[in-house]
Amino acid sequence: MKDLFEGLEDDAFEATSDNALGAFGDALDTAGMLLDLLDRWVERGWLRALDRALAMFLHREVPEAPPLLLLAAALASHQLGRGHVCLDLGMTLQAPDLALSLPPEGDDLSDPPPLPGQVLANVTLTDWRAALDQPALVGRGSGSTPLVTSEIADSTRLYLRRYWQYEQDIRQALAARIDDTHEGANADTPAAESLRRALEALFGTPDDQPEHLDWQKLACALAARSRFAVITGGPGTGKTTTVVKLLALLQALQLGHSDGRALRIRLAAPTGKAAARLNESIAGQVETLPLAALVEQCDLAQRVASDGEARRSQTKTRSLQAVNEQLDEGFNTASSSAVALLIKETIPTEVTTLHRLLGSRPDTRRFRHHADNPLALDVLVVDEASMVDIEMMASLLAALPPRARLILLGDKDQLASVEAGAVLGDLCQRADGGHYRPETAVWLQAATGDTLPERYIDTHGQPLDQAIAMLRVSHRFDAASGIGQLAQAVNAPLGDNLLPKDKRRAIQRIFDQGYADISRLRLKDSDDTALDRLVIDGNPEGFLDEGRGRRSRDGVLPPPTGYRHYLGVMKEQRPPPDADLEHDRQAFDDWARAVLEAHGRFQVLCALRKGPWGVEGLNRQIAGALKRQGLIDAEHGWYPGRPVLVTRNDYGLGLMNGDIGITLAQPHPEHGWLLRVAFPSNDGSGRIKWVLPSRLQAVETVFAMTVHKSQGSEFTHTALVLPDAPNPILTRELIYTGITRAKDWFTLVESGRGVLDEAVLREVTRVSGLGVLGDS
Ligand SMILES: Nc1ncnc2c1ncn2[C@@H]1O[C@H](COP(=O)(O)OP(=O)(O)OP(=O)(O)O)[C@@H](O)[C@H]1O
Repeated sequence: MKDLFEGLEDDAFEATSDNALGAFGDALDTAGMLLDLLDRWVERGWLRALDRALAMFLHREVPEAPPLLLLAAALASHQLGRGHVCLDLGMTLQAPDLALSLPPEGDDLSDPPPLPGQVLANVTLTDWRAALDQPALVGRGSGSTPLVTSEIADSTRLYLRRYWQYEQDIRQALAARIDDTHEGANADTPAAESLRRALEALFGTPDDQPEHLDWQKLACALAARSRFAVITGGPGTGKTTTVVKLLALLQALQLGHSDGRALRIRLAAPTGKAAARLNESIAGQVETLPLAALVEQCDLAQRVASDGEARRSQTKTRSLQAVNEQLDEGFNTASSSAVALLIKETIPTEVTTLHRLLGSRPDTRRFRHHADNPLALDVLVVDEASMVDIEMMASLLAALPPRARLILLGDKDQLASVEAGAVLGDLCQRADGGHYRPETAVWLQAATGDTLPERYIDTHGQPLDQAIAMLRVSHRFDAASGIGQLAQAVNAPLGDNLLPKDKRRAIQRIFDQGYADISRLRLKDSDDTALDRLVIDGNPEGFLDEGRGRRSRDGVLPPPTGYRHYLGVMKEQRPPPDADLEHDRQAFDDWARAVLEAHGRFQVLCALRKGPWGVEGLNRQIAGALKRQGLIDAEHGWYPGRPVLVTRNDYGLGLMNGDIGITLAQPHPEHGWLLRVAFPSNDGSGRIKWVLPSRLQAVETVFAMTVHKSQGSEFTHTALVLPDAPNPILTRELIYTGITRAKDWFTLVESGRGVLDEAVLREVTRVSGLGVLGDS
């Protein structure tokens, strides 16, 4: 039987029940009654039509398949839409109602159909396992059944085959990369001695900082040792700084080899916005690399000069060849600075999206690059890897040449992708504890001169643990930063050492301490105008002393703002009325850049889409408040100052899901004014793309955006608005992600009591088999 999910989307809505009775007193009696119940769930928005269509499809294929199997299949399919790659039957029996999308926002609860808890009340795990014993539909491994089960200690996981296959492919691809390192047999692993000298050049000698373990240096060493590495850490822990040094290190070691063709390095991120951010920071970091010291420590000038000719002939790609040609002089005279320049030039500062890297094609999930047409690269760095879903990760690994290195960067505690799978989170489940094997610790000592404390060493460490490095010190948020303290307190996992009441108190204490960069706004009711004041002016009075004692990354801490700021820039910096885009392009681009930059200074985030506290309600409320102030004229759909978010990749226009643009009015000889939307080009060039509103197929107003959509972005001042009642969507990860979008200022807006308290205690558990990867 083929991969059935492919065609289901199309006929999901046409699938009808073959039993029209509608009486589902005991929904598990017959397939017809079960399908009727699924219909009711779909009507309520508790289940997707697609999930119900899968159950129908299986029923048609094998009419005798028991209703319990059909129910399991529909629920497994439903989990995919909620980010889980499979259905854990044991967990579902413990809390059956969590398997549906409850509570639906804005649903009226009159005449509710039975919930999974009622339907499954008398079902045991043994019953459910027995119902899945249908070899035509459910397999236990490779084969062609549409469903696959995987047995774990005390439960069973049910997968749709395609997702089971993704997980298998990822496990195998990563294990193959990790195994070499684990056995110490990887030909790519540099000798500890050469590594040590290079690391000293990049980080200084160990004696420089005897009191601190330099996790960034350890991360470089671990990543240099393996063809697969993860560098995880919270905001500002130096992931970018570390990876830039790592790339210089790898390039230097490569150039020191006798066949030292320069490495072909590529940088990528899941969204255009994330790519643009990395673009911005990486270029600056490359400039600060201590390359002269690196070249000297590795004796590179000598070695590169001795076989410059051979190296040039082996250089494959055009751009590298151009670099080498430019450096003819350098090779011949063995100039250190020429070799340093070579290293610098071969670290790319251009970051692409994963879709572009893999070559996405319209109307198909398949990419241009795959196992038979692999990517032409030696090292791939993927930033914001927490946003990479299981399907994308499987595609990426398939397209990666076997000898290429893959380095994932990201914050393991952030929300996972909206799509199924939480690959980075799964891989990093044990990152806090280190779990480095004694032989890894010995190697690290030789390569870095640093001694790992006992608590990070584990004789039972898994191969995967050896490839993961966690950065533990934030260089952006120190002890004086409320944002850093709050993020840490929210992120702290519950356990024996942290009870729920202690966690709640710790968070309260942080607000009570009066940090200069965080504020809390408690709204009395939905008519409270404090929210309007916040979104217009940024609520400066809510903060102490405008950031006393703190400085931003750029040196000067700007005051917190609201949306008045960018709308003011839009009016004040507009080119004169007689300017036109064709002749004064530069002036218009400068204006758009200034408006976009000012817009990035403030952003309202929220958790939900619907309801007064969701994106839709808040967008309406904020637009209303700005209109009352005369800041916008929102009579029509499009108006100057309307900020929009792209919600679907548009390759024709070169716009990516997550890109933000601002609508601006340009003088026009015939119409007087013409609206165009200005988008940053996201390629590091600083160019502006001007797009007619009519050409934008999938955009929405973005005075408020969901925390999910904000991933990979940062805003100088971020306001997180919580709804007035608890909701399962609100989790520790969501609140943490919302807080860490703030660069300098953070405001928490609460419209109801106790919502934050409940949210920070709810942790996402995404079920998958990747966490034990490489366990031998
Ligand atoms: N070892 C260090 N010592 C001092 N400053 C550092 C160190 N490492 C990084 N920084 C500084 O801290 C800031 C954050 O670093 P970086 O951007 O590399 O972190 P990141 O983890 O990539 O951040 P993000 O959360 O944006 O992904 C930068 O200004 C950087 O220069």
